[in-house]
Amino acid sequence: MPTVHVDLAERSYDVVVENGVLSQAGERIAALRPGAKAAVISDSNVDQHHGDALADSLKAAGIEASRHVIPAGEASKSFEQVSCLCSSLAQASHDRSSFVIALGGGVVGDLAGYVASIFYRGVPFVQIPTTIVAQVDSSVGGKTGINLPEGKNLVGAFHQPKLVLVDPEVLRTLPSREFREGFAEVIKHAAIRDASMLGELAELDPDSPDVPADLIARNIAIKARIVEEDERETAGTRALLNFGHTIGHGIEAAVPYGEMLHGEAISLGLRAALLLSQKRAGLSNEGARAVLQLLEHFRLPVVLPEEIESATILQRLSRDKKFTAGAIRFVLLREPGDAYLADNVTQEDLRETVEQLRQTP
Ligand SMILES: NC(=O)c1ccc[n+]([C@@H]2O[C@H](COP(=O)([O-])OP(=O)(O)OC[C@H]3O[C@@H](n4cnc5c(N)ncnc54)[C@H](O)[C@@H]3O)[C@@H](O)[C@H]2O)c1
Ligand SMILES: O=C(O)C(=O)C[C@@H](O)[C@H](O)[C@H](O)COP(=O)(O)O
Ligand SMILES: [Zn+2]
Repeated sequence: MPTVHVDLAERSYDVVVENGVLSQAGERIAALRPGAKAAVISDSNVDQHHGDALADSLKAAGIEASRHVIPAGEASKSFEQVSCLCSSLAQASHDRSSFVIALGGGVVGDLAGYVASIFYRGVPFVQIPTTIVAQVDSSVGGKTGINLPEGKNLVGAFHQPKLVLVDPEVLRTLPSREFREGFAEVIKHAAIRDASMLGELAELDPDSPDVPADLIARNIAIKARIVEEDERETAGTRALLNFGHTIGHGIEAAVPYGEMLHGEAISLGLRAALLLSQKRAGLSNEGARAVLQLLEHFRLPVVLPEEIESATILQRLSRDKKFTAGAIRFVLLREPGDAYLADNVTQEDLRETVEQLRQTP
């Protein structure tokens, strides 16, 4: 079964993709640092389904672990939860060699990763992602953080994990909506770097949780190669992973956090980015349709709900971290598989595109 290695000099790590690897977590973590303790951070849903399996594996490997459960949902990516978790870790008598283990979706991973980056000025961190979003995207690359009412992910840190354990079998307990939302990020990776994968994705059954481990690993590898090129998003390459996120994040933050799942907002953001790519990057109708049809195949939203106000979306997206000195930098597609960072998108384009999103394709 495949392992994706992320080569970042002294911050390098493996992403092990293997059915059943959750039950090997204890021995694999013990091998990283014998004798270290662990703090498992999970949410109220994931803890119920998979918390005991992880606890058993850690115990069998002799790892003394504490268990910390946050409320499920996007609203938990908050300063309040950071504060609760730091206190709870301190009360559990952890030291600087203790591992923080994130067992959950992207919310748990981003929050636990941020806590790991600041607790005792930084402790080692392991990701065990349990959603598609988390398996192919958020567990890899070291972006951690929380939201503000003003916008998504506005506070955070880069903190790479020491190990990522991806067990496709844990996806079986996901409800349908939470399972399908993750394909927005899978499609994003294929759209920016591997057009041939779009065809493979169209063959998947959106209602079958049996996603081939090999496909997950190859999708992760797309992200891993980009992160290796530009770990801290300073050279422009990593910004490509933000395809669909400028307007997508604007929409996600325009409603109360959690009302729209991240993948759902990104699906809308991807349609917006396709429209802008047709207008400003010469993307063909066929190219745009190939990506759009995949979003529809996974029953992801592609029409902006009437009740979400354009002004709020535009205000939230104005805090996009890709914008510098007031200039709009936007990820566009010349053709599927060929993304670039453009500087010819205008405020008026953004306004028009948000309105176009209200029409059915
Ligand atoms: N750091 C990054 O690079 C990065 C990349 C992509 C997304 N993200 C962030 O990730 C977050 C979204 O992550 P998400 O979509 O995984 O949402 P999530 O973590 O909220 O999970 C979605 C829902 O599924 C439940 N769940 C998770 N795994 C389950 C399982 N195996 N069985 C049953 N229920 C399960 C959760 O409790 C939650 O209710 C957003 O905050 C987004 O900004 C970060
Ligand atoms: O890893 C990255 O880089 C990404 O952009 C991945 C995105 O899917 C993810 O949603 C990320 O959290 C967005 O980061 P941000 O810096 O735009 O907040
Ligand atoms: Zn994302």
